[in-house]
Amino acid sequence: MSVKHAISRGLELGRSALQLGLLKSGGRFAAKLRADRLRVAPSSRAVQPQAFLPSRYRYYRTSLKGLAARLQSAGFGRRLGGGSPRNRAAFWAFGLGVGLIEQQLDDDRRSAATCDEIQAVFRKKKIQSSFKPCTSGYKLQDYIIGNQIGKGSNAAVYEAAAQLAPQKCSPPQLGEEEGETAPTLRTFPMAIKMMWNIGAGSSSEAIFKAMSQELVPAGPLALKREEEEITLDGYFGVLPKRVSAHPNVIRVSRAFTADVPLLPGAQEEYPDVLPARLNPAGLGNNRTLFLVMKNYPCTLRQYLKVSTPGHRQGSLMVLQLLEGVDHLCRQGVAHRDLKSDNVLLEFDSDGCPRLVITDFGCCLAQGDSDLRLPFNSTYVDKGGNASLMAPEVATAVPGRGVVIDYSKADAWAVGAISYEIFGQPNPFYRAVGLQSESFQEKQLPPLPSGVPADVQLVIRFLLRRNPSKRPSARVAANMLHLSLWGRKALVNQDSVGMRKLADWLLCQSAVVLLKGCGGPSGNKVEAELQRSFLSNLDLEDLRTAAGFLLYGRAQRQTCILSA
Ligand SMILES: Nc1ncnc2c1ncn2[C@@H]1O[C@H](COP(=O)(O)OP(=O)(O)OP(=O)(O)O)[C@@H](O)[C@H]1O
Repeated sequence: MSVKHAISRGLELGRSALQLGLLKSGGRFAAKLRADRLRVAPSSRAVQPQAFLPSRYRYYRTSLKGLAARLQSAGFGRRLGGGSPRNRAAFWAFGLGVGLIEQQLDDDRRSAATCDEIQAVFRKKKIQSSFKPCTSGYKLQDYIIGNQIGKGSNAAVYEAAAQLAPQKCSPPQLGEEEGETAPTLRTFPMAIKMMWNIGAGSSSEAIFKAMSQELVPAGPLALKREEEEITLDGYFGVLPKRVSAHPNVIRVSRAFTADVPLLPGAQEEYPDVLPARLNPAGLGNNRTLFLVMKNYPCTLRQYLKVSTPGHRQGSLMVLQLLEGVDHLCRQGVAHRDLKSDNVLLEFDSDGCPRLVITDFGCCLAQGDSDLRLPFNSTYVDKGGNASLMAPEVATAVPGRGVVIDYSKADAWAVGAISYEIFGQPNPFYRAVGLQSESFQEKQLPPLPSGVPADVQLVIRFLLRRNPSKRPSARVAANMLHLSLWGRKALVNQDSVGMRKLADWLLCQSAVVLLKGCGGPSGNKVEAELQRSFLSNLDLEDLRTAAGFLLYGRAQRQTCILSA
């Protein structure tokens, strides 16, 4: 369906739904939609628009009003008004200018209020996962463990299912609406990650402390109450925070410590990390941390080895990574080890890949949510994955007062991974050989010509060396949202008119809400992305995204004309 069609259909549906009173959760929102379209005053229950006016504009407005008043009281107007036609025109133009700015401010205020109301509506809607963890599952004996499904440098991952105790712990099911599920995933819907414990000690406290970053994506019921208390009491201030659920971030449903068992392939594949009890030459501790998650069919890297997504699908995949990164940033977490092996993948009912960021072992998650890390010695860990380290991280030299700002580092890595998504070698891996600390932006290889121009633009911007010229994950995601679904809102604009954008947002919200009423389709990747966008709306971020797009398009136009 074209955007135009979608919008007009959305409006049409919105109108009938409003009449029928179908938009339950959007009661107030519906009134707002109507009020805004008909330009009537919003309901008295609505939050005072003044509260939404950004401080910058409040300042301009006050200054302009003050200036006008001062000019008037000084008799400037009378003198000008009574003077030459040229002066009269100048004064008239000044008044018009103030009027126009007032109108612009009014538009902005209305748009900000619209954003806020839309955000409130979509924030209320909880993420519904089709993965239902069992109600117990805090012991290794609660699980049947199958084959190994993966291995990294810190852990081995096995497929798993709940031991049968149907009334208490029925095996988690994938929702019927999900795409075709492979038989092995039906038998083993869970994955258990067994960390390798060398040197952390064997007490639960010590293990939780040493491997605390792995708990960042753990859900609220992941730890048994006593262990939750250990993590809070024993290491308050040391243990990192936990992030809330998001469709593009892995959810750890259980985390517990247990004695290391002898699992399939252990003696052959990782004998050195086994405890002496299982291998006399092994260096591992007797106990370790286990993390229970949903079992995903493959990693992004595995998927890309066998298929190249189409351009639209590829754009949706990049967008999902940006949404996941933005969610982490907002909660004060930098992943620091983003690569295609650390992204898991499944399919929605349309066959569209859903991406999930996993493996938080290297993340930065400081108690105060600060994404800046003091870098005063070489002992400070900069994070994993040197090839995909953002330039500002890779080039940092330790010293007094040096701080590494990670707030846009993951976004840079998404830019690099995007090449893989569009069927190209990652420019920062050996085959191409660029180094993140020394590359020049003009050395970046071109993306395939079929990749939409706006998407190419986003990737270029993400890979900017200078983080202050690089969009944040949120702004880059907004650029893709605008490009995928809001093209009309930006057409023929040389400046970013908010009214058009606000109208588009209202249409988009109506469409998404109505789609959500339609049942299973609500779990599709596109719908999730749109909900994520609407629940994180911020006027300034949106304006910046539109600005980046328009700037990039203008640059492109200039290049074409001068070629
Ligand atoms: N939930 C899961 N479902 C399916 N496969 C998984 C899951 N979690 C991990 N894997 C597989 O196991 C591999 C290793 O997992 P993971 O990256 O978490 O281990 P790690 O030792 O922490 O890795 P690294 O070497 O990056 O530190 C992954 O690359 C993937 O192939």
